[in-house]
Amino acid sequence: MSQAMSQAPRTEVAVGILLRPSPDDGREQFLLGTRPAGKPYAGYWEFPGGKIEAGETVEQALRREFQEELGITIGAAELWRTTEHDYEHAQVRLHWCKVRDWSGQFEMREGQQIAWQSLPPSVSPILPGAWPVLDALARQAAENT
Ligand SMILES: Nc1nc2c([nH]c(=O)n2[C@H]2C[C@H](O)[C@@H](COP(=O)(O)OP(=O)(O)OP(=O)(O)O)O2)c(=O)[nH]1
Repeated sequence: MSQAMSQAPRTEVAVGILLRPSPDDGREQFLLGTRPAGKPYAGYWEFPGGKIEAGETVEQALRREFQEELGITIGAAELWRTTEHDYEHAQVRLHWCKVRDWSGQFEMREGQQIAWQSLPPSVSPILPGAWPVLDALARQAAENT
């Protein structure tokens, strides 16, 4: 069977768009981090998140991933949209949530770098599966101005 016809289930992923007002001009900023060494696309910038484990909701997975990767405890996570992306290593379905409340201090527990970004992002390269949502954020920002 060709790969395109295979019925392998998609990997479900919870991704967080952590939002804060910029300390400089109040414009909305979002957090990106680098993918740790040893993973596919190591060093690429991505939104924090990871695979949803059996029995978890998107919000539970996100809360666990933020704790594991960044040491912060998130408040409400609002599901914003869902996208799909096909990589050589996996076919993923990404559940994107906006998060505006959290507590705790950032600790880069996987040795990753983090950066608060505004549009267009200044870091690169960015994981291909994150591009559609950056476009969507840019469209939304344009509508709100
Ligand atoms: N976290 C995150 N993952 C993304 C983004 N865009 C995108 O295509 N992905 C993909 C890359 C991976 O195939 C998948 C996330 O899986 P992962 O391997 O990083 O997750 P994980 O931390 O649970 O990994 P693992 O160590 O348990 O295997 O989603 C994004 O912006 N953020």
